[in-house]
Amino acid sequence: MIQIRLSHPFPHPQPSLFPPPQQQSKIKRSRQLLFPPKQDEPQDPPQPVAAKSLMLKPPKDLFTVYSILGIIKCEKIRQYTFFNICGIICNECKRQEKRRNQMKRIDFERIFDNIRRDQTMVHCITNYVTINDVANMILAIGASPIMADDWMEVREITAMCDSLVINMGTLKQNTVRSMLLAGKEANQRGHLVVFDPVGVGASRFRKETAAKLLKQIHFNVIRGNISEIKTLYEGSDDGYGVDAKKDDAVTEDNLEYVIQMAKNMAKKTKAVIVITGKTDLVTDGQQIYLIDNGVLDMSRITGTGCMLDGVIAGFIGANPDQILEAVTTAVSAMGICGEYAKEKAEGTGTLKVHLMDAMSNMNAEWMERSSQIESKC
Ligand SMILES: Nc1ncnc2c1ncn2[C@@H]1O[C@H](COP(=O)(O)OP(=O)(O)OP(=O)(O)O)[C@@H](O)[C@H]1O
Ligand SMILES: Cc1ncsc1CCO
Repeated sequence: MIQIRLSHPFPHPQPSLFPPPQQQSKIKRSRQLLFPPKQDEPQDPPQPVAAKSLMLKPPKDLFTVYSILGIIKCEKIRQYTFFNICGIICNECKRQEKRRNQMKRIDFERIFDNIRRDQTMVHCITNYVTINDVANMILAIGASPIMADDWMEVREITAMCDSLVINMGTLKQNTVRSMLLAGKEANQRGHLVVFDPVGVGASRFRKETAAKLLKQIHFNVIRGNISEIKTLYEGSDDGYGVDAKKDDAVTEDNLEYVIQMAKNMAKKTKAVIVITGKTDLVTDGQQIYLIDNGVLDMSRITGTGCMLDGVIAGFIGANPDQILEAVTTAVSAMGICGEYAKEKAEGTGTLKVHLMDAMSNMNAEWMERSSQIESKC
């Protein structure tokens, strides 16, 4: 007799990366907070987080399952196993149906039409490491980039563009002045602004600049990896570079904390907060989207985050009336491009080329087919 054991679908809980609340408050007290909570400000209670969906693709034909189970000789065990599998498949079908329904709320068609109808112009004040890739990625979505960072001209450039990216990657004193001038000009004209606090935990200069920019400019979107967003929120000063620290990785155990952090930050800054990584998170403080597109290799080439800043700016510049949805679409699109590129690439060099190829062919139909977006309130 063959025994079939159905393994438990959910992984064992992992130890939390974040200390419990009492310890956290001790750590926070010793830090200078960029967004200190007001005494009387109600903090959102933690929301329950749904368990990660079981990665099981329901087979189209249950008869196939039954006939495979034919190898089990005992009728009772065969039936028992079959009904268990049916149960799992049903739950997965329900989950997939729910996901599809939730996704219907984002009108990908309209978002892509808007980008490709008008030539959206994006002004970037960005770093010299990835500037060329950012410009090409903006072209790939059908928008038009202009990279300009001298304070003598940034106000004029911003004035004629639909959106602006401020990326702190290779910060210089002169560009800080340009960032402030451009950001204020964009705010006055109602143009949309994306902020990427690259490596904000790496130096005092970066941290002070981020605080100054956040004080003087209203950003519509703030995007960073988990370490960058945590530094902005908690004011932590444990040095790290432009990549996320391994210890900060978002897991099922700390997801609730990260969601709360992002929501609080969105409310305080009135910006859509985007935290990228294995699972991307997008929130305006109320609605939250968790995006499961993308591949690990995207973090092995520099600038996928910077490229995403440009893509987000293009999407919101063309869709100012649906910023949250446009940002979510941009983030998911980037992940889908990564998945495609991973299939085609022979290494990290060609990964970048395929990433760009994919973005230039991205459309609503591909989004419908491949996006993994879960929405919560
Ligand atoms: N482990 C991962 N699995 C899947 N996708 C990932 C992973 N890490 C990063 N990504 C994807 O890579 C892109 C960039 O995210 P990341 O968090 O690496 O940005 P970043 O650190 O700001 O990048 P950079 O500074 O190099 O521009 C996003 O689209 C994200 O979804
Ligand atoms: C590697 C690097 N250093 C400063 S900016 C940058 C590109 C990724 O953010």
